[in-house]
Amino acid sequence: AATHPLWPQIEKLTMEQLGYAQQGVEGGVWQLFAEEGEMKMYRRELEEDGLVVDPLKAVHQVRGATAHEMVHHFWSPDVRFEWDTSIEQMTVLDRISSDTIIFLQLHKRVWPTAQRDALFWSHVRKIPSSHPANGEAYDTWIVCNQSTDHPDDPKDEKCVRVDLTVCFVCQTFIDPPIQEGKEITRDNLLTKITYCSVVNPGGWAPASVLRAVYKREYPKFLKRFTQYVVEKCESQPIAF
Ligand SMILES: O=S(=O)(CCO)c1ccc(-c2ccc(C3CCCC3)c([C@@H]3C[C@@H]3c3ccccn3)c2)cc1
Repeated sequence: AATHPLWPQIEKLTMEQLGYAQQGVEGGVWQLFAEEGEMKMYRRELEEDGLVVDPLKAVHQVRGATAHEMVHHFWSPDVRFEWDTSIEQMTVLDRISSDTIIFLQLHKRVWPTAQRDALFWSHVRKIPSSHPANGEAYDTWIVCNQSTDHPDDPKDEKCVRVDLTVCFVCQTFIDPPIQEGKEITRDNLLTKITYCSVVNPGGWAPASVLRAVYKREYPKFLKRFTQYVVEKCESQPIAF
């Protein structure tokens, strides 16, 4: 895949998005708009050509699954319909490597807006932890989704194409720190999650409607996804 024409963009954007996700939410730039338990959702109000493209940053922490398990289920096409209730159809247009897939997704219509679809590459990667694994902090994992073109794009005029950049970054901590010779159980797995997204709706939609949709859909989306992974993995051996 390192020879694929998209590879330089994939490499660059993935590392940029990792940096962006790891920036804090201090400084008054981010506005907290939803909070449920450990999950905090922030947005910045931003419009481009009169379209709401509010960047979103969500931070969450979940016990019971690893960063690898979270990120794998976020990336995998095989389980997407099990957790993502926002999509009606999903096609894998291309598998450009074992860790990079090109998706075409038809999203459920959000009344009164026109139906949307998204065509994006999705890349999953492990970022080895800089300091040697001190038995507490494990590797960081990231999925980066970025809108792209593809020759097999059906270009269905009935649909409005959204432009999206999404990253899903996870890191697992063993809590409390493991004692020598003691077994790690799923209850010791504390995974910190940062989800960032910028979705340009691609065509006109009333700002008030979009902001209401974002406020309703994103908290539901992230909560449902993380609960799905914890439940799916609870009886499985831990995959670090
Ligand atoms: O994280 S992902 O990569 C997971 C792969 O599926 C992803 C998440 C969300 C979207 C998405 C696509 C369209 C729309 C809108 C735009 C105008 C009308 C529909 C929205 C709005 C933000 C709201 C939304 C948020 C979450 C879930 C569903 N709806 C979101 C796309 C990809």
